[in-house]
Amino acid sequence: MEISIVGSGYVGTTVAACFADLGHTVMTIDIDEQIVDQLNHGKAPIHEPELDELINIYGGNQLTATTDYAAVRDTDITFLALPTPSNADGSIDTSAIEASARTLGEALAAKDGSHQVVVKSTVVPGTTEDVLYPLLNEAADKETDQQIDVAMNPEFLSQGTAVTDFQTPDKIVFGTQTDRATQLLTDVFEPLIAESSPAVVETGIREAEMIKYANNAFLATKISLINELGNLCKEYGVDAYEVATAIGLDDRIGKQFLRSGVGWGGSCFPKDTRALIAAADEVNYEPSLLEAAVEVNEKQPKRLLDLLEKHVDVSDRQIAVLGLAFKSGTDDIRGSRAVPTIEGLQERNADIVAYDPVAIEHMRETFPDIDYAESAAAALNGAHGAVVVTDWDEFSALDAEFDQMTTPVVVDGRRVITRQDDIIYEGITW
Ligand SMILES: NC(=O)C1=CN([C@@H]2O[C@H](COP(=O)(O)OP(=O)(O)OC[C@H]3O[C@@H](n4cnc5c(N)ncnc54)[C@H](O)[C@@H]3O)[C@@H](O)[C@H]2O)C=CC1
Ligand SMILES: O=C(O)[C@H]1O[C@H](OP(=O)(O)OP(=O)(O)OC[C@H]2O[C@@H](n3ccc(=O)[nH]c3=O)[C@H](O)[C@@H]2O)[C@H](O)[C@@H](O)[C@@H]1O
Repeated sequence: MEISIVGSGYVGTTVAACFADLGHTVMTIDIDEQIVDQLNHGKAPIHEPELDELINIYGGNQLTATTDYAAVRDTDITFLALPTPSNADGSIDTSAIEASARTLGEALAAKDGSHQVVVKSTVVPGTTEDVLYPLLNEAADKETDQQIDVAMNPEFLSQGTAVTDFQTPDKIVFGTQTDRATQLLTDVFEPLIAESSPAVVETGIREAEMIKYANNAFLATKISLINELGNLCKEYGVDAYEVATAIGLDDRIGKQFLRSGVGWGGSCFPKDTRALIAAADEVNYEPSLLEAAVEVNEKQPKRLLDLLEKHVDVSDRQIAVLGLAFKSGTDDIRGSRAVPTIEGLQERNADIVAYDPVAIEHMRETFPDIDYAESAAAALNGAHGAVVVTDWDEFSALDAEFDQMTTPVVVDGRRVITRQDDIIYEGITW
């Protein structure tokens, strides 16, 4: 099939590469010329395992990129993978996706025949039907028999494992209002469904929009609950990871997302929980549990620093921050727990030396005035304390490097440090 995808960020690029790999011809559209250029030269614009290889194979041939929306006219279906960031009050800022819907509609006005537009961005219930559909339709100004169909197909991939997640999903959700839209989406995903047999959920558009938020809200709340239980475990001298392993054996609880630590970050959990809270406010519902999940999450970095200060006065002392990405496997720092951790250290007047294998350049834009080291060893050298914020595998191999610290105080926010003799070691929940 001929598919177009608007927005070539984490979702758009991954989906484009995977659709090409399924045998489709894919055209991506982005306003960023550098991204377009990179894709056409077979280079992935983001750091994501396995993506480089796919873009290298398909970029510039089966997958092409442009800044010109007119390209959608040569395709059967257009996916919108545009950002939906937070407004100051937590609600979603739909300006990018609205602007895109308008331009897309104008481009489709000159297309002969109907077209399918699928929202992949995370949007609150009602956005696709009540906001985007009217914009598209008005701009396209179509005859009734050449209508634009809208659908919603939320994305559940995680950064760091985006390609594998997309290729082997637990479920695919088709939120549609016509059989024609359901059929077209089925045709797009047919090779993937045949290959990895995910559950296919056929539902309404609002339900699909809500399923995405419910999924993320549930996972974020699950982590906050294990963090709260973990904090309590530590007070009792109990290892929260042993407890988590045991409760995870109960199928009703499940093994995943029980890693307690410094909390959840990323481009979506913080944004989506805030959006759901703001949406609840709109309908005068008080989402107490979601608010508590956010509150627990916000407290974890402070807890990390309190544990550090139990052992070392950080003022004017070198403190190593190990890990800046919001999780391992990505260079994305959006919502990273490293941000409040560094802010807290700055408030305490610490001399910060930060290290991350791939995310330093991004963090430098947020904190240009702290020091960055070229290795974990260099960050630890001479440090009076270290905090571990990201679960990079390479941190678990650290050993003799701790001997170079002035005082070997290590507060582990991710349970990745293995050596615990001759260092003063604190786990955040163990
Ligand atoms: N990052 C993730 O892991 C996941 C994100 N989502 C959702 O998917 C959506 C997209 O997220 P990301 O890919 O992370 O965003 P992103 O910020 O990485 O990429 C968005 C892209 O859209 C482009 N863009 C902005 N305005 C445009 C316009 N008017 N026309 C064409 N291109 C435009 C930007 O240049 C950028 O390349 C969001 O709603 C997000 O919540 C859903 C699941 C996973
Ligand atoms: O909507 C989205 O953008 C995506 O958000 C998350 O994916 P992602 O943010 O990429 O990464 P996760 O693996 O979910 O991790 C999120 C945060 O939770 C933390 N986490 C995760 C798991 C855990 O047990 N403990 C824990 O603290 C991670 O360190 C990270 O900071 C969801 O897992 C995806 O399904 C969803 O598509």
